[in-house]
Amino acid sequence: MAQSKEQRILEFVQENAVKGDPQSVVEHIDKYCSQKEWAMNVGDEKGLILDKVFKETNPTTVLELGTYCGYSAIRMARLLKKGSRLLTVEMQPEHAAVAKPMIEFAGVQDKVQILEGATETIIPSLKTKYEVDQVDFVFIDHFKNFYTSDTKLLEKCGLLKKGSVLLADNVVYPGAPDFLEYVRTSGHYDCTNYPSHVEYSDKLDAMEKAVFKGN
Ligand SMILES: O=C(NCCCCCn1ccnc1)c1cc(-c2ccc(F)cc2)cc(O)c1O
Ligand SMILES: [Mg+2]
Repeated sequence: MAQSKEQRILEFVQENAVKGDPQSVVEHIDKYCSQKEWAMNVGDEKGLILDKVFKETNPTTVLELGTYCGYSAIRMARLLKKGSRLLTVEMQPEHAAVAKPMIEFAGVQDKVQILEGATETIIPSLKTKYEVDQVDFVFIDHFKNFYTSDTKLLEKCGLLKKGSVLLADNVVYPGAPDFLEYVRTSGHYDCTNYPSHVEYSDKLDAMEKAVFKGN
């Protein structure tokens, strides 16, 4: 079986980054994906926005929709306070198969749990199967046409509390227009737009923060 791009990224990290050092893993993924092969990690520019919003929130329970190679999970886990946890959902087995060793190499496996499957089936099981009460921070970075339905599902399942922060990647490119429309007009969120660029590119993109105002 020929090696995938995602497997090449993992190999580059394992051979060049410092084992157990999440910052080193993040830097080496960015180095490979900016110099060798583009890949859809949130990247260094939008990653700084993620860091800033994450630190402001200081979350205890974090949910990520869309793991890919584990870049943003590792980026967030490196900032997680003791006793906190991050659950990340990945639908594509070949991506989860790379993210798992990537997260282990970074040494954050005790804080991060990869849930394999579709968000629409996993979200309703978070309270019962994964002992989640509510989530403080949700990083949304999966199929762009699922952002809105999964946001509504999080509300319906009672997983959001007053002050829960949603941060969505790619609201300009590839784009999530219906998500922007929903969070900005529903009356349930206070929204902030963070203009940026597509990872490792000069194409315009943005992230949107939506703070839940409570039911
Ligand atoms: O499609 C993206 N992400 C979803 C991947 C599949 C998620 C699977 N999954 C996980 C859980 N449930 C479903 C994405 C794409 C681009 C991009 C940018 C420019 C370009 F020319 C082409 C593409 C940039 C991103 O930052 C992205 O995030
Ligand atoms: Mg993205």
